[in-house]
Amino acid sequence: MQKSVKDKIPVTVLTGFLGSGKTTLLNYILKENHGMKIAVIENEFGEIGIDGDLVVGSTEEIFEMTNGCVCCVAEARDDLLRVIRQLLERPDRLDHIIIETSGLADPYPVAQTFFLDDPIREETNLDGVIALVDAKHILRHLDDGKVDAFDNQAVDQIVCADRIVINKIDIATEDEIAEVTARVQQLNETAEIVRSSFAQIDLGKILGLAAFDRNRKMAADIGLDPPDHDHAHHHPAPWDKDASHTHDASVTSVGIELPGHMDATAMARWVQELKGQDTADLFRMKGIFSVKDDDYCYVLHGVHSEIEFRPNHPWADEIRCNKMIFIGRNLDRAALQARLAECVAAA
Ligand SMILES: Nc1nc2c(ncn2[C@@H]2O[C@H](COP(=O)(O)OP(=O)(O)OP(=O)(O)O)[C@@H](O)[C@H]2O)c(=O)[nH]1
Repeated sequence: MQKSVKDKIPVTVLTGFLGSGKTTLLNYILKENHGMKIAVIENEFGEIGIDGDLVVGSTEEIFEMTNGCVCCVAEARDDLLRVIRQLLERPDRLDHIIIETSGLADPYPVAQTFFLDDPIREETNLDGVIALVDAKHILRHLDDGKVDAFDNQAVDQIVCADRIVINKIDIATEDEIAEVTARVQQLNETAEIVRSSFAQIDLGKILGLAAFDRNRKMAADIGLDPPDHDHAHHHPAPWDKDASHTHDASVTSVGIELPGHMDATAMARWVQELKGQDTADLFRMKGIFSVKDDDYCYVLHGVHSEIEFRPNHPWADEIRCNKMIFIGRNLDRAALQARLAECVAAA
């Protein structure tokens, strides 16, 4: 007998362009006292994984997938299925699964996973696709002239969402927020929009949505159910090789790992220097660092010229390290590596 929705584990797909606040939202959800047992699956774009280190209390409930983007690499999709099947086999039942997709991913193929595969289809229910939108930076990516208009992930992410969180309202003006809201509504007329600063949202607005209509549409899209009405956008199935999309090839990543400890003053100087440069092509930077004579693990976050370098949490049992990823266009690997190496403290 088929399970009813309430007996299935709800799954939330968290999407949003690079740096929009997905990990910030995850940390907020995981810190809230909701009493739920939540597993988080992270899928990152780039050569090295950082997000797992940036999520609070990285426990066994956080699964990092760094072998490619789930939305377009078949092996990564297999990996996702494997992780979810493992989660379903556990004796202690989960209350919720959250999948954070990479900031460059189309969330649609990820969401479709939940209709395709047994036992996943039997045991889980796609609760909703939540899109985070950076109120300060999203317009430049929606209007990115270098991206094929039909394959702009920033657009896809908004189109596909059941709920949209316009985040970072603390650094955007009312006019900017109004403009972003209007653009978002043009792209997606049905999703409810909520606003937030540092992704602090009533969790009832984003978990437990059970987006039934959308689920029926998606099932119809992949031939599991007769379509009952027309819908605006048809995506290719992720396993359809001829139809598979590629990411904007001009956006690349540079991952750097360095031994030793960093010099806090040198790092602060470099951050100031970066803020003064043209950061239009520097979409995202994130890193974790060991600073000389300091017990704290430092994080560096950059979204274009909004860049911060700060202590995040005390190093516990993990091995201290310095790793950093840059995502953008025209990245000069050698120059970035050399400049960062200058910030390593003398032994
Ligand atoms: N001012 C401000 N900064 C924010 C807000 N939300 C997140 N940030 C900062 O924006 C940066 C990126 O946030 P993340 O949560 O890592 O973004 P993300 O979407 O997970 O990024 P990717 O994993 O690269 O796609 C960090 O420096 C955050 O502290 C906000 O509402 N206001």
